[in-house]
Amino acid sequence: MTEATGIVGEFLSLKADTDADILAMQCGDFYEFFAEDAELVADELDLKLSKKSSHGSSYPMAGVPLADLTPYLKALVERGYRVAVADQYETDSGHAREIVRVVTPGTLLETTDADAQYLAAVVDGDAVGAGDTAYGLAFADVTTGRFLVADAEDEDDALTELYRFDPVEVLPGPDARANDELLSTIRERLDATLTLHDTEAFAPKRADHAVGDHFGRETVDRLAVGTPTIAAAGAILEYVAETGAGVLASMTRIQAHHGDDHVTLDATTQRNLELTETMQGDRDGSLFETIDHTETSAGGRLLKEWLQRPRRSLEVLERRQESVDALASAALARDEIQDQLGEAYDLARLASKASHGSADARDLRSAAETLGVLPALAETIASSPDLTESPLSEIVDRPDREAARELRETLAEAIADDPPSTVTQGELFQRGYDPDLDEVIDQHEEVKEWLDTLAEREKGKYSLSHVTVDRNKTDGYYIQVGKSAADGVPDHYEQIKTLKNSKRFTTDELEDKEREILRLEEQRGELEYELFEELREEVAARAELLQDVGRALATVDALSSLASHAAENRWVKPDLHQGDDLRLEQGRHPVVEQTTEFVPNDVRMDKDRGFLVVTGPNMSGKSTYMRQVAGITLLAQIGSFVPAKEAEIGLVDGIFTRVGALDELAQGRSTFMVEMSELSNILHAATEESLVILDEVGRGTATYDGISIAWAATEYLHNEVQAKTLFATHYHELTGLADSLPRVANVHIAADERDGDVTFLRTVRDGPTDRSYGIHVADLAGVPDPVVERSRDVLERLREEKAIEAKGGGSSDPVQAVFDLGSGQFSGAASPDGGQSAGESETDEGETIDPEAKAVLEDLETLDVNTTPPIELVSKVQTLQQRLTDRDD
Ligand SMILES: Nc1ncnc2c1ncn2[C@@H]1O[C@H](COP(=O)(O)OP(=O)(O)OP(=O)(O)O)[C@@H](O)[C@H]1O
Repeated sequence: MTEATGIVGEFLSLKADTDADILAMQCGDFYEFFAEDAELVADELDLKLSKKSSHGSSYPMAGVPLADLTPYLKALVERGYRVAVADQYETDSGHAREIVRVVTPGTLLETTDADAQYLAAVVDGDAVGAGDTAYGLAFADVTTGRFLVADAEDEDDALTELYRFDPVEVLPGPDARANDELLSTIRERLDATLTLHDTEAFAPKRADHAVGDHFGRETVDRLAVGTPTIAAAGAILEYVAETGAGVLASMTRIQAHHGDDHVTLDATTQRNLELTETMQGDRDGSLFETIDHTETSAGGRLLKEWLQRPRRSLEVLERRQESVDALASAALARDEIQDQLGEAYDLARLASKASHGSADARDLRSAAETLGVLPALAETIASSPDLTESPLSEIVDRPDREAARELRETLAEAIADDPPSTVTQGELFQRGYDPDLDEVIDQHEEVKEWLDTLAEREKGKYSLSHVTVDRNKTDGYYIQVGKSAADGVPDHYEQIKTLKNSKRFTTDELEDKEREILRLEEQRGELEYELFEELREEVAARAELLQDVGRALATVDALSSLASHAAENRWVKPDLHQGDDLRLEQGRHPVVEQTTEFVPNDVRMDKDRGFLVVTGPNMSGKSTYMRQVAGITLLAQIGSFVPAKEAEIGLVDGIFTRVGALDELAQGRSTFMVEMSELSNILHAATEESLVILDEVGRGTATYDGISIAWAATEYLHNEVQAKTLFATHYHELTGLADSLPRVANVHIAADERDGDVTFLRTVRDGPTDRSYGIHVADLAGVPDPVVERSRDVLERLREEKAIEAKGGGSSDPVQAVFDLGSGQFSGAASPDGGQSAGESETDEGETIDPEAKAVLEDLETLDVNTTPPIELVSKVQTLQQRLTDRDD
């Protein structure tokens, strides 16, 4: 193919210069896409594809009108594409074009989603020769100006932070981008766009300069974060600047996020606890959706942030509790506060839009109204006896109230009551804002008035009926006279058009006025735009103030939401402390209680009872019980009330869960492999102060292996880690651990069995159980009757023998050795044909036995069941079994 020239050539050469996925290039009144980009865009956005010829070749082409680019851009970026936008400008010899912006998922400003939209950078310490900080992370939300940095100890820690912030776009640093595992986790589990930004931007010195220049040297030093973290922050600043989002000015503050201040919630746990979405990926049914009654999107974002980053400081939590408590008891004041918040607009987002230059007059009007919500809230709080003594008074006093009042007045006096959404056509300002503008407005209004009353005047003057005065694009201003009256128009009327039922005329005077009004409109539009830009810049310069007020409103909103939920659902204030004790009286699951007649349950854990083995039938509520403990602990650590009659909760430093893998198979890891790596993470990361929830560890493999692993993990958690642990299992053998491990206690979920019918009581009782009623559940689930019946037979036999046995293919006789779990004894295998072969010996009962089996039996005899550790015992038995199996082959 010959090289394209002309417009297509220009497009292709601009495209070659950008690493964006798609280029939108302005051609007059349209943004056009060519070649592959056109096909992709046509496909994604259902645009019509046409052809453009260039140098004998034909190229696919698609386009959107200039004014419509934003929604298309947004749709493409939300699908994960990075789109470069090239604008056209005049040159001496015609037109030229250049890329003015690259819009990416992490730099999209036009979002309508209330969620935070983080752009993240992750830097591997090795890449920047850092000392002890293994990974550095930075997170920026261009839509609100939030900028946070965090050190991470290792890759897992880095992933935990990434998961916490849930970024839409990630910039991996030079080394991190070679770490395939890290990248695939980011891509698949976070569903984030990966952008390989210029490695130079991550260079420590350059990054340090960029961060120091932007936020101030002292601030950066005070952050006390590692070199990789500064490298990540610098790369983000450079990237945001380079993509041309123009929002750097709204990033007024950099904050360090210290993992130590927060409860560790690893990626798996965040998912397992269904904090923001269910395991199936739905928002509905998540903990956040359940407790969120915020009035504003900023309040919703903050509440979500609290859930994803629960706190460890007793002081912080007790302050939040105080506010929630006060708001929960002051129902009327709370209603008033929520009504007032209903009027609030997203101030942090507005600050970014003002910095970017995309805020319109309506935005500024809303900003003024929202600034007015702060004093209104302060007043409500001050006049409520319950609230005035609470930390809420301090929260609304934190922003610079005087500066906020001034800005509000400036805006309220400036912007018209109901301004248009365009900023170039005037009518944005109130009278009295600017004397020059007032003069233009007066003249403009005068001519408008003249035009508005012209029809009436003409009617009276020339006794005409059916006269109207109007304007359109082709005819400009005209006098329209109904056909019947058209013959009676005066001589100076000049006809310009004949319509079916009327005629259109103009006059010299009307033409003069038309010229005048057009001139005045233009003048007014230009002057107002100029004044508006000044005002918008003034607002952008107050970004920090807007963010502060926004934060205060969001905090009151999030606290009121917690209070409403607590009041409406009979939640109580938990008694928080730094000790080990966890006591819940009549605790409930925060989400399940919404949809079910929930049976409350008690929980009691303390120093001497730190490990609960939870047994009970399938479907009885083991998982729910354990999740309830985790959910309640988590809620307590955001300062919320909890679903219980009474609660005493020792603060934890982390919550770790292992509850079953859903979506990892695609990543080439088996269910069991996932189960084990999650277990491994927990055993490494949990501490004495953590809460660990294990649901069915070891289920994904052969029973012996499963029991052995569960057994050993219990011992390790109990003896070494000493974390507060709840472990649900169907391996009833594990209930025996309570006899030898002092802190282990058994609880079970009761079920009632009568005449073959099982009723789930959902009540937790002390002590173990040994029934699973799995067959009952299989029956409920509609497994065919013959299978259910046969399972019952098999179960009966197994119970009689208290043994685990394997069945041979097609034969009903056991072909493998049988290990009696009850007695710890091993009984010999039956041979399918029952025949005796050479070398076999005969037992006392006249059965025959071959030499290898004899040797196995002898070895078995010497095995001391009482002193051999369980894992070793199981492994020895496996070896013996294997020898018997090999002998059969
Ligand atoms: N306390 C309770 N009150 C009312 N309903 C409950 C309660 N606990 C659990 N349930 C309901 O019982 C069902 C089974 O609960 P869950 O999944 O916790 O059982 P499980 O014992 O973990 O089951 P399995 O062993 O089969 O995994 C769920 O639908 C849950 O909503």
